[in-house]
Amino acid sequence: MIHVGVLGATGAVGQRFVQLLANHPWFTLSTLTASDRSAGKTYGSVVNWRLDSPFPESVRDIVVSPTTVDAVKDCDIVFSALPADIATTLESEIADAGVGVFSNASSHRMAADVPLMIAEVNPEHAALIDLQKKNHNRDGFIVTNPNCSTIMLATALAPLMKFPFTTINVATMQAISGAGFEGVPAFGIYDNVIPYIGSEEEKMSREANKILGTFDGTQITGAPFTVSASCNRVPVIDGHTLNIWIDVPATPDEVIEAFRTWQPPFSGLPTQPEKTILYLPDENRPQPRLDRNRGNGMTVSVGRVRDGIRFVAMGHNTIRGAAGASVLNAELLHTKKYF
Ligand SMILES: NC(=O)C1=CN([C@@H]2O[C@H](COP(=O)(O)OP(=O)(O)OC[C@H]3O[C@@H](n4cnc5c(N)ncnc54)[C@H](OP(=O)(O)O)[C@@H]3O)[C@@H](O)[C@H]2O)C=CC1
Ligand SMILES: N[C@@H](CC(=O)OP(=O)(O)O)C(=O)O
Repeated sequence: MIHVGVLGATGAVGQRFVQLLANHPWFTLSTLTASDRSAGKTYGSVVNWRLDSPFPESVRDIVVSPTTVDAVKDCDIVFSALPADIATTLESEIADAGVGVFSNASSHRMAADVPLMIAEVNPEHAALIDLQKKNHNRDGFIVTNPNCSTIMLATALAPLMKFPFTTINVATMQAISGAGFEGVPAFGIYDNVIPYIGSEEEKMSREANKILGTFDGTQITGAPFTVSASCNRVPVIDGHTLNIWIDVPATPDEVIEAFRTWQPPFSGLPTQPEKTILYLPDENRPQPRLDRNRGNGMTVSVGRVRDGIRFVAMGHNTIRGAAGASVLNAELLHTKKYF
């Protein structure tokens, strides 16, 4: 039995983790942590369940632990949905204590010995764990998820890496759940678009370079392209939509064919969708409300491929862009015997 914990289990990403792990075939959800406001009380009594799926009864009576190393030392792995300022020190201490950490926080993403992984796109980066263990003299490890918009971008670019290109322009329309439950007040977003998301544009650029970079077994050389991003918050609950412009020497039909034929290097993991990338031919798709739950929220839908090349990519930000991607990373690393 593999015992897993969720750090920050009451938040937008934490609740997604609980939803995905409550009946997981391999992992047993045994520890839930949150802030001191919630610790010591049952999960059912403190969580304000906001997902559109029934509350999983199996977790109702779990007593929420404080977010400390001690609380998770008996877990085999933990999934972190902590604010980055808390995650920085704590995730390192947990890894030092011998526990594997699968983190959604941005704190360690760009560290040279930390995998920044999208399971289907750059699974080979997992080998950085061996280097990390040696560098830090630790038995545990940290594996990170990219930023939620970056996951959609890098996944959609994976099939196009066979074409030479140097510049990507992208404009995002990001859901309000991306800012966490308390992140965007209704008065700020209703009937509105907010053309700024702090640090998001910088993250999209540097993280995409790392994910799609070349890995020689010990270090990653960033991919040779620049990303110019423009990020916007829109009144959508879940699902980040990206308009992407990429100057590739290919026709729209060749790009569509690349999307249609691209295959991840493995299949059959519990959280893996049948299709990581789904090309939608209708001229008005993908749309967040209609397409975000494809592949149980794990599929990145692409469409509107036009001359330029211009296209649209969209995925569920708290599943494909956060908790689901992290659980899939853990499933893959379990098959590779990292824990
Ligand atoms: N939302 C998204 O789409 C994505 C989010 N992320 C990242 O995931 C992480 C979580 O984000 P999100 O779920 O949106 O955030 P939320 O604000 O919704 O949730 C934060 C969680 O952390 C807990 N927490 C807050 N302060 C502390 C503290 N001082 N000590 C311990 N626990 C604390 C909260 O517990 P309590 O309820 O008790 O306050 C809650 O469980 C962030 O690092 C974010 O950047 C990454 C990709 C996508
Ligand atoms: N900033 C993203 C979500 C997020 O938390 O990203 P990061 O983990 O990179 O801070 C959004 O608002 O949609």
